Amino acid sequence: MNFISTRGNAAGIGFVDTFLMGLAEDGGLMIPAELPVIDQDKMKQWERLSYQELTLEIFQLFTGDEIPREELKQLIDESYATFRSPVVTPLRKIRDDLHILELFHGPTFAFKDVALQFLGNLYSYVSQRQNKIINILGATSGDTGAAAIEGVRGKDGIRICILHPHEKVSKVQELQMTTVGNENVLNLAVKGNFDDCQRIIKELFADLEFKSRYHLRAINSINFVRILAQTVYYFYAYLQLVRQNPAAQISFSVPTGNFGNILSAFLAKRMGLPVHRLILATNENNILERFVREGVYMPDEFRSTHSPSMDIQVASNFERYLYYLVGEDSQQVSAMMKQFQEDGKVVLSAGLLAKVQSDFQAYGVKNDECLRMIESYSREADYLLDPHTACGVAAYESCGDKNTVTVVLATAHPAKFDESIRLVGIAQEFPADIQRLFDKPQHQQLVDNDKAEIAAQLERFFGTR
Ligand SMILES: N[C@@H](CCOP(=O)(O)O)C(=O)O
Repeated sequence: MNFISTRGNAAGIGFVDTFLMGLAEDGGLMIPAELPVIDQDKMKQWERLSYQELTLEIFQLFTGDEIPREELKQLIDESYATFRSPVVTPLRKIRDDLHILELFHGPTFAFKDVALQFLGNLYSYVSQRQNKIINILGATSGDTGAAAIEGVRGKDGIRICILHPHEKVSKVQELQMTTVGNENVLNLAVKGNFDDCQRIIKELFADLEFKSRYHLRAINSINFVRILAQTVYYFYAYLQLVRQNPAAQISFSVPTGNFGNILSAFLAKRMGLPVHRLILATNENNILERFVREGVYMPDEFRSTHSPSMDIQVASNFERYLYYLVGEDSQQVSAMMKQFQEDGKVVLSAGLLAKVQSDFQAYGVKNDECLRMIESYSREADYLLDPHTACGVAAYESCGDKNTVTVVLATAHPAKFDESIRLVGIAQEFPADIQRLFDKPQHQQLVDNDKAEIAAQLERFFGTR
């Protein structure tokens, strides 16, 4: 397996180098030169595998012999030993037509743990094997930051700096990131929004001299390994459901901000997973919904919503999808991304729009609708949705196929978003691991929305060795 850039100027790169590279050196995103295709016989053999065993099978298709199977197995086993559920990502049946895939049983109560527990261990493994310094730089709208920090805090040879938008994450998200006392962690609270944080780190990654001077590594979904780790739960959920009902047609409704989670589903489908429909659920920051509806990708005014992790306008992984949309033509991707940089938008032809609409259905959930969904599912189904999952359910209710089975991805535990849950008059009890955060001191530095100021902070933090 080798990897290339969506913009065509990096090719023949192995798995470990792709992992370390993060953003491709030509500004594009790394993807496999060719996706493996899994046939139905193989899928049948996978039906009874545990989550860990399935992860091993899928990863081996991409790592080849770069990581010996036994070592890969150990990394995977260690990563999922931290989960509170023995099956890692349990499915809850709400009705015959609706299941919830609970992805929040990891240490920070969000789906990001599924990939980031593994990435933390993989960074450690590579650092030891290659005697490499690992300095991680990431941006978060709330969940990635906590999970990334949890994946590497206290680990030798690794330091991590996370940028989050000041006062635009939930209280629990802020506490999860900022109450970590380990010296290898730096939290910068940026006076801006998530798009500002993401833009700044991408500019720093694109400055190749700065990137190599400070050995910068990526933890966000610009890193292909994040996407790969997230494909596993689509296979796992699908295989569990078809074991019970071999004739079932299965769709997924995916709360989407940075387009990483739903891109993993899209790639799983391209690898042969027989997904019926992919529903893209957004909040009032509905750039992706407008893209699917109108074929125009153009940021709009930023809005703070009840689902802050999805308060994103410019979605990182959009470029990876574009690559497949235009028939794996990197020149066309480069031209479209140039158009986006110059005109602030990408406009599709009618033919491409039809293709997008056959890949996805999309729905943007209004703030009040999100709360209504939380209230009605709590009352009628006795299930407490977090606001992001509520967007996934609302999207299913609005455009799903009720004669088939839809799996809504539960991307976070409701306790992470108590501010929103309280608005519908529900008082929840916090899990002990969340409750204890309120008694801890916080460590973070407030910085301006300014690349030079942030670069100076990084020089101080990463430059001391
Ligand atoms: N919603 C994310 C934003 C960053 O996305 P990523 O998938 O690229 O890490 C968050 O919670 O931080």
